[in-house]
Amino acid sequence: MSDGPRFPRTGTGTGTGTEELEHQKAAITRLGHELRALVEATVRTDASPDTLHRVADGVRTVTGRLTGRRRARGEIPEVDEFPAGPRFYSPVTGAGSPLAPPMRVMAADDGLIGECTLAGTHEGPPGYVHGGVSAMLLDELMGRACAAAGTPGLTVSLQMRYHRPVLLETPLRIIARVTGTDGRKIFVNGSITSRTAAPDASLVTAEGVFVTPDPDSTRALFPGLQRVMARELRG
Ligand SMILES: CCCCCCCCCCCCCC(=O)SCCNC(=O)CCNC(=O)[C@H](O)C(C)(C)COP(=O)(O)OP(=O)(O)OC[C@H]1O[C@@H](n2cnc3c(N)ncnc32)[C@H](O)[C@@H]1OP(=O)(O)O
Repeated sequence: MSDGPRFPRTGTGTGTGTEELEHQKAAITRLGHELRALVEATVRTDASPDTLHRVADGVRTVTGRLTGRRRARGEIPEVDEFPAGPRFYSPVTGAGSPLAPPMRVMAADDGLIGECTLAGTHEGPPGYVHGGVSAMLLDELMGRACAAAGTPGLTVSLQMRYHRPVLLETPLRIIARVTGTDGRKIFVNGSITSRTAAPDASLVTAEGVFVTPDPDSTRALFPGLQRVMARELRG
């Protein structure tokens, strides 16, 4: 097993009231949903230049309404359950991220399963998922599988194999499984399959090595984590 630092499997205590946090999560989720619809409409539309200019003006106005304090780099939002639980602005799973599909994550007997359907926002070759996006889905789920197993780590190596193109607008299943550890190294396998067509045939597979930073590196890399731990302890 890893000899690195241990973190809580889920976040619980917070500095903000539970009800207030739930309101915040619901609002973040709603805005994320609308933004994803906007991004998808943007990459699919053939609207006229006039319309695109008017929309750009409207979006600029809306952006100006996102006022208030801006989180500092590395600051972990109170709504997050870092590192094992939901992260609201993750580009893969974040309900609040306009970039995220977002992938839903479920526990499986021996790892994690993710489900999502990708569309124009994540297109690479016409009609198919961008290879970098497939890698991003796998990297995230494989990283989360490490954390879910109680050994959080950062990717040091991710070897991808693209067996078949991944269709857009097709429900996908992503699987990540920790296969072993060696000191601070965690070995993880992952795959992407279609949930409808030939669900047994892997379209993409990945082998990853993750490393739990030692306690000094962890403190240096993630100063925001200290505040989360303090928040947890305050309950
Ligand atoms: C605290 C954890 C945070 C958790 C975040 C959860 C987020 C979840 C979301 C997931 C988000 C998605 C995920 C993301 O996006 S993670 C973001 C992308 N990844 C990174 O930015 C990581 C960058 N790398 C580093 O910062 C350092 O390498 C770290 C700090 C990780 C280790 O530096 P450190 O100086 O401490 O370690 P070491 O150099 O002594 O090496 C230690 C061992 O590892 C072996 N090794 C090294 N490299 C490789 C390699 N390429 N193949 C095979 N093995 C390799 C090495 O030989 C040694 O083994 P041994 O000789 O002892 O046998």
